[in-house]
Amino acid sequence: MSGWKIVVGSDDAGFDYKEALKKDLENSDLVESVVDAGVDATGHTPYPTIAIAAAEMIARGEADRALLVCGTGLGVAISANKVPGIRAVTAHDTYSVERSVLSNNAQVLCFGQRVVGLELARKLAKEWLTLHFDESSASAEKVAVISEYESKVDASADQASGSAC
Ligand SMILES: O=C(CO)[C@H](O)COP(=O)(O)O
Repeated sequence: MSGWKIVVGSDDAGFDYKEALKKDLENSDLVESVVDAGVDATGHTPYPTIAIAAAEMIARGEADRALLVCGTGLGVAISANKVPGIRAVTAHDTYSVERSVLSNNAQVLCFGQRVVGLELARKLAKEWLTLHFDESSASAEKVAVISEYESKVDASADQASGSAC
């Protein structure tokens, strides 16, 4: 299997961790490419802008996964989850990171720079790269319920915009 295509992103509160994690990803044999959605060292782009841009890359098939950092890891997860098809989680322990992939098929992992130690974040990100969702697992039909709901919402939005014309 070829390596992961990963997009990283943060706001200014998550910048230092994003840079450290990006280096680790770039040095990993499990990673094919890393794209940086920002911010840069002097950037003050708000976290939703960065998280949505990163999640949209996954939705368009340009990246497999995203690793996002803000102060808490919460805002980037909320924002990424607004992009249809994206399942983003904030997780700061090994079991939750594992289940985010194996139970939830989450493509986006979010950390809070003000919450978790850097070495733990680096270890969690390393473990995350080894995890793969099993489409034949019992979890798959539960994740499908989320996707079905999302499709229904999309369809009624399309219908509503059609009937408004
Ligand atoms: O943690 C954040 C959002 O969840 C962000 O880094 C800081 O947001 P703020 O507290 O609104 O400045």
